[in-house]
Amino acid sequence: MEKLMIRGGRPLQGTVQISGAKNSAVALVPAALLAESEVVLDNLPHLSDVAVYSEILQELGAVVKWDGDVMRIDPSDLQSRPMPNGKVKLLRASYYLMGAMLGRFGEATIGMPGGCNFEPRPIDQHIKGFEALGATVKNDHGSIHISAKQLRGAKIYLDVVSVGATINIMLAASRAKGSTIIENAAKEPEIIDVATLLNAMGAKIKGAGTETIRIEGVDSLHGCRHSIIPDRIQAGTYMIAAAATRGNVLIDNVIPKHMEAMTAKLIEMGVHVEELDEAIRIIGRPEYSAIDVKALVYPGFATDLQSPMTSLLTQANGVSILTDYVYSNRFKHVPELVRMGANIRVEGRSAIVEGSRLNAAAVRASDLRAGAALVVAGLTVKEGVTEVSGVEYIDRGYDNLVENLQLLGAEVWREG
Ligand SMILES: CC(=O)N[C@H]1[C@@H](OP(=O)(O)OP(=O)(O)OC[C@H]2O[C@@H](n3ccc(=O)[nH]c3=O)[C@H](O)[C@@H]2O)O[C@H](CO)[C@@H](O)[C@@H]1O
Ligand SMILES: C=C(OP(=O)(O)O)C(=O)O
Repeated sequence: MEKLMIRGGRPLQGTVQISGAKNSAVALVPAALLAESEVVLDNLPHLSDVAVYSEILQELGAVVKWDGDVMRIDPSDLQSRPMPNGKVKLLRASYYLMGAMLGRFGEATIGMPGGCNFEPRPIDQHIKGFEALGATVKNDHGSIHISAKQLRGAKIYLDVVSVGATINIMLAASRAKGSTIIENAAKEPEIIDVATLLNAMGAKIKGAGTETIRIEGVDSLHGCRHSIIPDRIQAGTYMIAAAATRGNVLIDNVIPKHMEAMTAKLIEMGVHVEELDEAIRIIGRPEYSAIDVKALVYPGFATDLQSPMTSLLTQANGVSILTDYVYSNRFKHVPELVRMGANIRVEGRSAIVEGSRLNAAAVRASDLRAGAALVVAGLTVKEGVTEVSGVEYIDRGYDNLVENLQLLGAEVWREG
């Protein structure tokens, strides 16, 4: 199995370009299936999740051409086929095929999604939304069959603020008869990105990015061209890595507004942060203060940055507390960081981190952001080589990670 090898201890220096957002891309690609002509997506990241999606779309009869960071999807000859297993198990966001196929064909049969299962991740709010739109949902040995003679607009209150459920309901409701209102909707920038694409395809969606989204169903959707927003989680990870190595890095192609919670926390611990129009410069300092971080839904501090932030806080003086209010047990990186000499204990939904010096070790990423945490930790180690296995998880979310880190002066390579 492939490993990432890291000889740390060098401050990262230079400029890193942030690619398009994974969590937008994995929703925009299936959203394109609702169109009856070609959709062109620009600024698409090179990630294993996107590659798997492209294969799934072709199995369904769409014509997909992927050249550089542009993907052309022509779903004119798309067919409604069951997808009980196989590739849908490889990524979490395959659940968007439910909303997209339901909107396009009035039916979808699909296995439960895979991806990073750091804790049980239910989809009851997605199902509740489809049922509210008039669909019948049956679970047949782990495969979900959803069908509706006619989707009808409805008022849906989400019991839990869910990114996936908000987008899935938008996808299906775009083709329902009448109006849908989603209350207590998630407000992440990726939701606005999906609504922007759907509106360019002819949908009528208002309020994306607020807690109330209104969707007026339309009879058909057409092709268009759309550029994906920058990946705020990737950007945040490089901000953290730059600070952790006491480097000086320009993180380019970001929307600084999306980074506000991250920026505020870095400033609070003593990192020098400069916000530019579409870039952020991070200048590390020799000493950092311990801080408390609460991971929340957007615009709060992103849960996807909680694990790499844990690694950074091992470099601060004193005791920091990170509490994750989105996932109750997203701490699989902690035992691995402890193997590297970190002093961290988990109490309920909090990690309590005491500043300490990390050592090189062989560690395993059990999910995407746990992997990012281990890479950040490895970059801070002053002697020896840190070996990170579970690279397949890291490749789900970081476009060109090794090349980018090498350009910033890190000694990082793949082996095996
Ligand atoms: C592909 C994608 O965009 N993934 C992101 C998306 O995941 P995803 O969309 O799966 O996450 P959600 O926003 O749905 O989950 C938020 C919380 O709600 C709970 N929940 C969710 C749905 C549901 O039907 N029932 C329920 O109880 C989850 O267990 C979790 O505790 O948002 C998460 C939270 O920002 C991020 O960590 C993921 O990177
Ligand atoms: C949890 C994540 O992704 P997914 O929902 O695709 O598993 C993530 O990006 O950190």
